[in-house]
Amino acid sequence: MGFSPDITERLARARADLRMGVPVVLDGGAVVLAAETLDAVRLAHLRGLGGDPVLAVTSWRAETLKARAYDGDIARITLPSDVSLTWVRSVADPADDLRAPMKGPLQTQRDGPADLHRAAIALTKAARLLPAAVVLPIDDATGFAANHNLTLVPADAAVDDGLSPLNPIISARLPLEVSEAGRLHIFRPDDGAEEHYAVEIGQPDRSKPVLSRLHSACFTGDLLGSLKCDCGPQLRGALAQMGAEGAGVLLYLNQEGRGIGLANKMRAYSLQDQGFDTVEANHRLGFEDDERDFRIGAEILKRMGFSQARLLTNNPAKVARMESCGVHVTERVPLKVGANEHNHAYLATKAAKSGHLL
Ligand SMILES: Nc1nc2c(ncn2[C@@H]2O[C@H](COP(=O)(O)OP(=O)(O)OP(=O)(O)O)[C@@H](O)[C@H]2O)c(=O)[nH]1
Ligand SMILES: [Zn+2]
Repeated sequence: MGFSPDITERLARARADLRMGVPVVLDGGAVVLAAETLDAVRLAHLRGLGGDPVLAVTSWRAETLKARAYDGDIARITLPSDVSLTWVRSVADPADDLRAPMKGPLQTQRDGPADLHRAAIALTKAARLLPAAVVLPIDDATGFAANHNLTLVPADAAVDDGLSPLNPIISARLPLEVSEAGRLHIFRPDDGAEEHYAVEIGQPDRSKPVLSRLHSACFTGDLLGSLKCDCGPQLRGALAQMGAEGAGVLLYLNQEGRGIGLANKMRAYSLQDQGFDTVEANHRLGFEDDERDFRIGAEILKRMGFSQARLLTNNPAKVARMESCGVHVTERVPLKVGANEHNHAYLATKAAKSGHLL
């Protein structure tokens, strides 16, 4: 191999390519373009290649579009022969669903395997783009990638659900308002994805359950003081409790928007302005209601030497995921701060649909 990128590194390249609008090639025999970043020049080129391209979307998006999802979790929508960029965008992006509801009837494919399409959607999600991809089957994937200087990735690696190893990079003293004995640790995954942080307060005893919080990044709540959610007060409340007890670990996981990225979260907010709740908005975009990977939090805690936690959360799913990843949660410590008139419906929806405890 020498200097050549391995599969994990090629996948990281593929995500970056899709974000820029550059196609990628799946070695099972398909060229993939993210619907969100597709441009007119590449769409024209794709049409010139002939063949039978489809727009792959998730079954959530298909449901909103009233398109049949024959492949279970995804649907393969046939591209019209005169397909335009506007058509691709409007099928992939729910922004104008209410203003321009008549997209259909949409034809979906039911014959043949959908593995490559599933891999294409996984790549767009991992790239934090809208989960929709134009997929064109091709015969000679290796030759096609070489001719066009495109990144070639194995389709099965794109859907592989393994957790990338997280490497501790550096930690340094960080005196905080809540405690002068603060320390910030940086963890970097092998797969080129986002780094995650651990804020250690005091010197927690590794042989006892540590007061901890798995906090998912929320730029709007944590930094801007948004009233649409309760993240900012939860972040500060958790740190304050750790400061008061003199010990704790807050994991700051860069899984913005429950794992869909900030741009998609803002798309969800725009849909919420149209009357959809937080769960419905995710679904209309084509996402699950929660796309986070809590194994990351468990892994970091274990790497830091902890096997038991007192977890600050109102979300029983977090407790269950920690347990299944080998961190014993001896106590769930409620974190009820930050309710206001703007986030009342948001918190009620999380309780009614996502199992949060009020
Ligand atoms: N997709 C989406 N994400 C949101 C929305 N509002 C907040 N978020 C994100 O939701 C996440 C909130 O994470 P947490 O507070 O750690 O988790 P939680 O599931 O609410 O559980 P708790 O531990 O009880 O707070 C953050 O990543 C926010 O960016 C929304 O309306 N849509
Ligand atoms: Zn928030």
